[in-house]
Amino acid sequence: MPRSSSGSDWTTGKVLEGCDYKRSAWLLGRALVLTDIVRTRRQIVMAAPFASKQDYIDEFDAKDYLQTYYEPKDGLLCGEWTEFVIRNLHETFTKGEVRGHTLLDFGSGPTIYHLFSACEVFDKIIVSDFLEQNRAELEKWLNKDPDAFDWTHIIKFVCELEGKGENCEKKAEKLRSKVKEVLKCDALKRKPFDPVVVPPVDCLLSCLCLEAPCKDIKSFCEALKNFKDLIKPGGYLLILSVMNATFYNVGKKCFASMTTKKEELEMAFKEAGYQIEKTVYSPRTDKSQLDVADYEAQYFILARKPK
Ligand SMILES: C[S@@+](CC[C@H](N)C(=O)[O-])C[C@H]1O[C@@H](n2cnc3c(N)ncnc32)[C@H](O)[C@@H]1O
Repeated sequence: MPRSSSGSDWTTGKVLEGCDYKRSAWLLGRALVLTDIVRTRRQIVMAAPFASKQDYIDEFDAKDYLQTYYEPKDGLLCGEWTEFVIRNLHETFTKGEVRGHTLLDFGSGPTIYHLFSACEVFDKIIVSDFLEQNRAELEKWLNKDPDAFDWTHIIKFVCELEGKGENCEKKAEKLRSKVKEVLKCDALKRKPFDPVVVPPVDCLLSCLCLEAPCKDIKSFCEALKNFKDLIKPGGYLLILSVMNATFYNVGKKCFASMTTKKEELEMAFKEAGYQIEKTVYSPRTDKSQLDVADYEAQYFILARKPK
């Protein structure tokens, strides 16, 4: 006699029927194996030295990064993370006072997904990254190189959110026309753009960057202090990133990530001399690729440099 349906799938809450039990058991088994893999990897990463600048230069592959994290179908950050960033920035730039002449994006990597709302309210955008291979990817997108990453899925999402019926090509052109410089930056330097002098900007934005070079909260706080000379008095600092991460993979390379908690993050902003204007924290609900990157939550912090 077939088993009657009762009970629910712990992953979805759906009522189970017949062979759904097999699938549920398989999912449970897979989750347990994944938890073990993640636990082991966390232990290895935490015992290993933090990734150095040279590790980044030698082993961070821009194409692997884009494919692993931003491919429309299965990119790990494509979905929950990109929505979190785009929605929060859309709200910040459309409803708030955060606007002005120049926005400086610090540690852009090979990406521009977070700049489509900003290009509506700033005249000039500067993008930057520590790595030449990432800056080369940025240049490709700006120059419409056929080998550039295709961000259409992101642009569509932003245009729908803005609801003005703008088409993707026009939106992409708008951002291209606002990006005036692609600079090299180093978060661990007292003057992160040295020898280039960047006049203080209205807003400094940084997504998923500082947890890569900063090995602990002390170093993170130092980087925030160094940003202060880059921001006008009364200007804004916007940091969006992930919490409680220990690693993220790029291709076969596993990079360590600074592990942070909400309380110490906010303390670091205050200690660096900023006023916190708004915070948003959101837990990671999509746990499908924990073995690729193990962060547990996302954060958005809008702070202001005192006048
Ligand atoms: C996880 S990626 C984030 C890239 C991108 N902002 C994003 O949102 O996907 C980390 C970035 O930190 C950059 N990075 C590594 N060391 C750095 C340093 N010393 N100063 C500034 N950026 C650094 C890497 O080049 C890389 O682009």
